[in-house]
Amino acid sequence: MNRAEKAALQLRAVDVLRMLKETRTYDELAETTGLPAGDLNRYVNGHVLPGTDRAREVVEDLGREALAEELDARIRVDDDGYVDNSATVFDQPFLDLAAPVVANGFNFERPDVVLTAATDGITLAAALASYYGVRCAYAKKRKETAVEEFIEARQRLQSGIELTYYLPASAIDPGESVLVVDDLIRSGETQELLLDIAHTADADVAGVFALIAAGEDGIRRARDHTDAPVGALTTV
Ligand SMILES: O=P(O)(O)OC[C@H]1O[C@H](OP(=O)(O)OP(=O)(O)O)[C@H](O)[C@@H]1O
Ligand SMILES: Nc1ncnc2[nH]cnc12
Repeated sequence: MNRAEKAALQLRAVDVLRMLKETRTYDELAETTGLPAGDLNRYVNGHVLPGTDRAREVVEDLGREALAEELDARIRVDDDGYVDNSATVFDQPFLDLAAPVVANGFNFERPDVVLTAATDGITLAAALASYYGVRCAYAKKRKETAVEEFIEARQRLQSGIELTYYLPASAIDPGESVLVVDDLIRSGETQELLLDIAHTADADVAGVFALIAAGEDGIRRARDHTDAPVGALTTV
């Protein structure tokens, strides 16, 4: 790890600790993290940065668990198992905080493009793209005007309805690496279409990530279609 990467990791750890501190006293934060309350106070106030090992623990392990808890508190599941996650996908600062935890906690290689499907995946994809400093692209269910060339992926859903997603062909170059993300994965049909698009673009897949898995089917289906890491922050 070079100096800049080390500093970035340390600052990310401070961000995670500040997020946790919002709803905790220092004693409670000490209990959650296993770190001394005095050290935590200095980190949160920005007087001292946590060392690399502590920072990694906070970002990768603790951060992931804390974010999953925060996510669970924000989502509502109705009687039919459908998820209302507006409180998450409308909260860009929360997603910005989630991005480094996701990037470090799921072993994704840094991609060239973060790809999602309109609409609800867009804010998460933007947060991750911004974290990596790479492009964000989203496929849509209709062709955008004035774009001449598209990559398209079509599938007949279990319901019998045909679903097509279109991505401007210029969004991904051959040989680039693509991280497929979405707010939610259930059947995995959407992710499969996005993986098809990456395949048609001759791109490599860096991974598949969803904030929420509604059941295990979608994750399994994505794993059947790529050897790259596949994961979700929480399962309902
Ligand atoms: O794993 P699947 O069964 O494919 O379901 C997951 C997809 O469903 C939702 O999008 P939706 O199609 O409702 O479009 P929206 O984002 O515009 O609401 C969600 O944002 C995912 O993209
Ligand atoms: N909000 C949602 N909850 C569960 N499954 C879904 N599939 C598509 N949207 C969904």
